[in-house]
Amino acid sequence: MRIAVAADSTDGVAAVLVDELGRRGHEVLVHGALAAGDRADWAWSAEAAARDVAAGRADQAVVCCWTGTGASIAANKVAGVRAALCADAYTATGARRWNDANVLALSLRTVSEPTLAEILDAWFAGTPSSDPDDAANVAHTADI
Ligand SMILES: O=C(CO)[C@H](O)[C@H](O)COP(=O)(O)O
Repeated sequence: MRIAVAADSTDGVAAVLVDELGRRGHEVLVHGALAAGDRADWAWSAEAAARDVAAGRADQAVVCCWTGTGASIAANKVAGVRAALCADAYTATGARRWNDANVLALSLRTVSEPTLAEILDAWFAGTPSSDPDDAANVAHTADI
């Protein structure tokens, strides 16, 4: 898959995230501090990755900041994006299954390397539910 990755700093698991995605065979498009150096603004960097998904330049994105919260808020403002802030594998599985999430938001600072690997395993193993109720909920989020 082609994955857009944005981070506002190179703290924590930023470098490991990019390496891990490449190791898993994904093509990685980097934004923010991953492209421009040590620091970037979280709203702009997450927006850039989210817009890659919305425009079809990327299949999915991973957006990061220290907490993951700002990056998830920014990404979710882009039409067609469903960003999920995940701190564990269960949430990542649910985000793909029940929310058809197409952007993974992560904290650079609170997610450990082992937990990051678990989250990525769950995220990429996940597929959207075929339950019509789930599809209706997801569709409604575009109309809110
Ligand atoms: O977690 C974040 C936003 O949710 C940011 O990473 C944190 O606020 C630091 O950003 P800055 O260095 O621009 O103040």
